Amino acid sequence: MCGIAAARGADEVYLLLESLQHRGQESAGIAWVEGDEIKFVGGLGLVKEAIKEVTDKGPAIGHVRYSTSGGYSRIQPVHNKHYALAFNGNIVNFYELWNTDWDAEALLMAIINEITKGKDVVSSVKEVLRRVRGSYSLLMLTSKGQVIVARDPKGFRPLAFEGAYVASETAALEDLGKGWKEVEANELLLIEEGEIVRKERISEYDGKRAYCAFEYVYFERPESYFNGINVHESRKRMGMILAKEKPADADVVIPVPDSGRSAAIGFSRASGIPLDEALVKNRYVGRSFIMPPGMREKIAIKKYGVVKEVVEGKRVVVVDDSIIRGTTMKRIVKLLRDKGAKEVHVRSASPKVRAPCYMGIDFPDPKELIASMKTEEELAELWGADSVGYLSVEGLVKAIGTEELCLACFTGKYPIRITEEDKVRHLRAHRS
Ligand SMILES: O=P(O)(O)OC[C@H]1O[C@H](OP(=O)(O)OP(=O)(O)O)[C@H](O)[C@@H]1O
Ligand SMILES: NC(=O)CC[C@H](N)C(=O)O
Ligand code: SF4
Ligand SMILES: [Mg+2]
Repeated sequence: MCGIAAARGADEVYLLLESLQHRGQESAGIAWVEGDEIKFVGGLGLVKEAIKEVTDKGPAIGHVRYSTSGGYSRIQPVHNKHYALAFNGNIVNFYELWNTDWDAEALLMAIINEITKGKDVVSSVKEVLRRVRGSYSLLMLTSKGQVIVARDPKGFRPLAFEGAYVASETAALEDLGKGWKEVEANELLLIEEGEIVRKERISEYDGKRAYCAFEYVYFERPESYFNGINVHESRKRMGMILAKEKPADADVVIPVPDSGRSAAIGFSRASGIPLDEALVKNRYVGRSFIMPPGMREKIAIKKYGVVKEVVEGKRVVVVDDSIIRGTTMKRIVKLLRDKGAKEVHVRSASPKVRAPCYMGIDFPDPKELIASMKTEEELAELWGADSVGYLSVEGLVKAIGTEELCLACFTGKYPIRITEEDKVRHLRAHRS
């Protein structure tokens, strides 16, 4: 998914990146202006592992990465001496922009190519963004100290700002003691010397937006607002509607921490079944969904412990925000059974994830999506659960409270054109 941030100093970007860590754990980097050059620090791993030392020099932009293109070991901001770019999203036609296997590099190189033809930076950015199919919330820094902020015309990914401070999520700006306003879809801002000096539309398109529904379901921090809607409240509504659509006769509702908590509260409220915490997530493991393959399975084993007293002899409803590959839920049902749960009813507060995402989330291959292959009954059998139930797509839309959503991973209907070549290239670039 990735988190991006801009601030007047690299030290403040560091703080913003720590607040956005949940959006990307593979690598982190910061680029800033020193003299008349761009400087960079970054590495693999979490922010604290990747960036050992940072001063207050700026202006600066930064990035925490969860890759969808270009493999796992790349680091953003991608940069040269005079330009740096940090972006969240995925460009499906990156190969039409530049000869590379990484969409972030394709964007930067195509923009620099326009600049070398004699255009100014803002026009060059706009020119390239108009050719792009995909999603982006991006920041570009120049060695002259300008910061360009842009959010794609459909608004897939979040982005908020106050003055020269920009972050993927509103909660990160609040952590820094800032207020915020969301960057609008199709909006470009130019920041110079800490002030917004230009505000423009990027493309002619000003139609229906396609805000990523999965930002509400899983990605964002509960305190954040996405398109004016609070994430925690939307998840609670998902849980409430789920309780009506897929009720269960049970004694206790158990949340799957962390991101299943809000929906479990909603499920408990709407069903009248008491909520209790039985699953204890190891606070040092991080988010397993955004880890590279291989690590997810290892992590699943040590991710949760169970409070026996809460589940022994009980009929349990276990509520998670989403089930993607099923690694987490398989493990949880086993743990609950081992601790003596009498019945286990699995509920997902989002619909079945069946189709790959080409707009910035790593569900590349339908064969990895467990719901694309199995019915609820087959899943119950596979996991040893008594029942399995998912929220409907209509229920999700109602819970979020807007129709201007991308729902493609649930429905297979994409809000942008995706060609067969895009699909092949995406898969290849992702695994490179
Ligand atoms: O079906 P799977 O492929 O196992 O993926 C789904 C799980 O992964 C996510 O949790 P994660 O641990 O990433 O983060 P969280 O602590 O924010 O819930 C999500 O909330 C589900 O629990
Ligand atoms: N999840 C994202 O936003 C990824 C950004 C970009 N596609 C990359 O892989 O570097
Ligand atoms: S396909 Fe799913 S994850 Fe991707 S942008 Fe659309 S709603 Fe978000
Ligand atoms: Mg989870």
